[in-house]
Amino acid sequence: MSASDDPLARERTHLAHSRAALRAMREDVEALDIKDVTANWVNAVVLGAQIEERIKALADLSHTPLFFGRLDYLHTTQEGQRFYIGRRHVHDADGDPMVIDWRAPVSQPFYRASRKDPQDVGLRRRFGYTGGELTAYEDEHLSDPAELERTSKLLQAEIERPRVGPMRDIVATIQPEQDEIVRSGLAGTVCVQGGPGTGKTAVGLHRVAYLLYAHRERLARTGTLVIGPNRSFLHYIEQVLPALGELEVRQATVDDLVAHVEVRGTDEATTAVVKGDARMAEVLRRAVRSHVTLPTEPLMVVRGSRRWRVPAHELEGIVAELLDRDIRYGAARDALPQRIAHAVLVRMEQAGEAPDDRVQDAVARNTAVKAFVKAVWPPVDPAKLVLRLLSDAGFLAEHAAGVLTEDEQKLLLWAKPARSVKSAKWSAADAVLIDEAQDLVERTHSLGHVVLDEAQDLSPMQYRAVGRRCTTGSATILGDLAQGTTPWATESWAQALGHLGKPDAVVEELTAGFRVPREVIAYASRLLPHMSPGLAAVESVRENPGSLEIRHFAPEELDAEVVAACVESLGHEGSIGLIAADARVAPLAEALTAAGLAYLSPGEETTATSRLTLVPASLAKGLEYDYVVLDDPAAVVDGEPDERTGLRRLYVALTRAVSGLTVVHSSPLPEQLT
Ligand SMILES: Nc1ncnc2c1ncn2[C@@H]1O[C@H](COP(=O)(O)OP(=O)(O)OP(=O)(O)O)[C@@H](O)[C@H]1O
Repeated sequence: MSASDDPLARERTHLAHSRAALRAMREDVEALDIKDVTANWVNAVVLGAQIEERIKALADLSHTPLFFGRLDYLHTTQEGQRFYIGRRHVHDADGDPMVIDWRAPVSQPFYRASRKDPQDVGLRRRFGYTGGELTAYEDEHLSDPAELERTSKLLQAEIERPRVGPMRDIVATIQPEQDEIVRSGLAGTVCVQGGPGTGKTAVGLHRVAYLLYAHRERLARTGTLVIGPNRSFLHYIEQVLPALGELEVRQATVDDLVAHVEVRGTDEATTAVVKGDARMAEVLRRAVRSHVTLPTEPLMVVRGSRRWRVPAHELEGIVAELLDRDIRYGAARDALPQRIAHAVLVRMEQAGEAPDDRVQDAVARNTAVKAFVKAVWPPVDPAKLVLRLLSDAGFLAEHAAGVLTEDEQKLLLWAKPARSVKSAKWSAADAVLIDEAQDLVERTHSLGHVVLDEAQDLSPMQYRAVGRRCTTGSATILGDLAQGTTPWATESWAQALGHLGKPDAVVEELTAGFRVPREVIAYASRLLPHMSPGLAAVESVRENPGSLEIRHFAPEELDAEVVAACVESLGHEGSIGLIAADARVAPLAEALTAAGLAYLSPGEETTATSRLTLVPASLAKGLEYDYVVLDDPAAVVDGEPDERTGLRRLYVALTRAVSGLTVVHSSPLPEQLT
């Protein structure tokens, strides 16, 4: 067969031409001479940096396919008929497209078209790669009634591919129900409920990439943010967006967002629950506003030889009106001098003067006016305010009356009042309170789009902190109610969305599981009725049934047998996670070291030579490993303050495996599992 008859050879030729075109695009940028167009060195530096970015973005990553699919439409449109779909747009010297960005509208049917709704697609072709080499293709003729529906082998192979290294993008295999979420509009907030491994994180990250493509300029101005539960999780996902060509998305934990003070303390669960309760917002609002005192004395402003008197009742009216208005404490404080100056100006006019704006500004800056504002509407330092609430029982009682019970107030008060903001042992929940107070004083900057992952674990006050970072933008909220492991974990998405200030968000559900094999998810799902009744179990789409083994040993044998299970798992391809109750991590670390087994911590990148990670159960959320060895489930449950949280923690640990799970225990298994 000659190259021209062999479809694979033809596709390889197109790949080679596309690579050459991409190289030419890069060379064009590299050859740009900016000397003549930049008037000064600042511009030159800025432009130079932009060019560097562009060159980086045009790099041809040899191990990632330049395109992974092809669509042949039945009809030719202005844009053409045949499209190769890839991670980025590539065009030839004439500007004609060689590869179309997966986010472009013409690419959408690659993900959505079906036999039922072919969307004018005659042929959908998927490509298989080995390294950067195009090695296979698979066709679907969606409009041909004679062709039988088959599950795609390439898709299946991609889903079953062993995991090594950080999280990967899924552009080649986004599923229709996932694509609906990925491509939903910028204006709306979407909340995704989905069991373990249903692709929530993947979908959230691809949605950001999509939105950045569809609304590039707007989001470049307003900014985007991805919020994850902890550093190791953020490390795990940090390369997905850059792989999709998006380098500008900030990633943070909620703690990072509210880092107004250094957090060195922790709270008892009961205290943290009160601090995280939405009623705290009302307590803080009252406390902030309590700084305003209604004036009882007239104000005298001297200008030149004249004195102007504003009577107390008029001043009171001005202050009361500002208090009534829905503006921030600080903004009202900034407005107050001008309001008073206006009252003075009215008097000047009544006396026959003709003062202009400059006079009004001068009056607003008058020493007497300044002194008045300072006395009536003093500046509020958010951290000092929270410090006082947590230290001063009288002050707290004054503002919490009718909002918090006396017992709740007692829980809030520090046993030893702190002396200063610096020396106080702030907890994570305190920092959130300070953030709320900060927002009462000065409006928090709102971003264009925020993705919140593992959202089920946030307290109402944390939801508020996230919500104020997207008041004028939208959000993607991702989570699984069954994986809520904080004492304040949300019971329903309606509640969470209310606290976020996005009550109208659409709640979508994902039920197809891409991570956990059937047998393993069935085992883990035994816990569901005991900890999250009403939630449906995930349906695994993996063909590989996976392996599940439960091994029981005497307590003195446990550590050695866990190590043995790790060694056995290392015999397979891919990553290995040894998950254990936090309290068991130290002894297991010792056992691994004694056995000469090197291991990583969560978030450290697994490589072909370093594939074993020792994971405390508290950090397992959101992560995945090809093979998981789970140490003593009962210890995982016992590590939590109550049984429900313990079972949920165990559920998270049981659902991290992609190919196999080995449970090694000496204590009896929790009865809900048996
Ligand atoms: N359409 C898809 N094609 C291929 N792989 C997919 C697809 N969707 C999800 N995956 C893979 O399934 C795994 C689980 O996805 P992800 O971590 O996004 O799930 P999750 O719902 O966030 O899980 P958890 O609830 O445990 O945090 C990942 O390896 C992801 O790449």
